[in-house]
Amino acid sequence: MQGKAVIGILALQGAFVEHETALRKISSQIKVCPLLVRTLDDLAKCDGLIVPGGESTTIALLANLAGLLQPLREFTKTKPVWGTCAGAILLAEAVENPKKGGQELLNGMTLTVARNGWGPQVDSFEAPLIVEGLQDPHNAFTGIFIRAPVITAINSSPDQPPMRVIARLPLGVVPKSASTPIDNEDDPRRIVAVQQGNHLLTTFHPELTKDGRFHEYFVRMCVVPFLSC
Ligand SMILES: NC(=O)CC[C@H](N)C(=O)O
Repeated sequence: MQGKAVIGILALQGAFVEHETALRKISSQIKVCPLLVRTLDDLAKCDGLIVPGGESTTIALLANLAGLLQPLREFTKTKPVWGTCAGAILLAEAVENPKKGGQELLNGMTLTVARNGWGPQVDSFEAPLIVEGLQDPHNAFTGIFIRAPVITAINSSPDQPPMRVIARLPLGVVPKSASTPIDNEDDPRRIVAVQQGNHLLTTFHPELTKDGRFHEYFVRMCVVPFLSC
């Protein structure tokens, strides 16, 4: 890569335009070129890929129809991929409660999620998150959770890079909609942002804020793989 990073955004359904807008606002020494990905040719141009929030079953269905599902899995094996919300579900290796008919996954990170883990749309909430590795890390990042998945297990895998938890929900703001109370510091449901090798997962929507620090973080991952490991 010579001073230019092509960051793809899977543009089949969901909040892909918001990611594109956020990437366009990044000022860095590297020229960031966002690319909406709908075809194999688009995917082949990307140095990294964002899988946006939306509806995970619909995104998987449309990817399958576009002949992109298997190529996306291959891409995920070697390239940086960031999944937000529905995209986080797709990036996981297992879903506890798939929709009837099943859920295709990209199998990029060794963790298990539960869809809609904090309840329906009306239980959407915001939480101040301290995120390790962001610029100005003591300045909380506003996590916006909309029918967000919950991480229910981090699965060990000796042949995969270590799982690095970079943000947890503060205990005080765990939503009332949690199926059982979260009073244990180590409850995996508190984990809301995690990096494993060149994969990044956020169960919330950084693209819906004006704060570009997560997009900068991912661009850094694409430019210098494993920089922040
Ligand atoms: N905001 C979102 O991306 C919601 C994700 C949605 N609940 C799903 O299962 O795909």
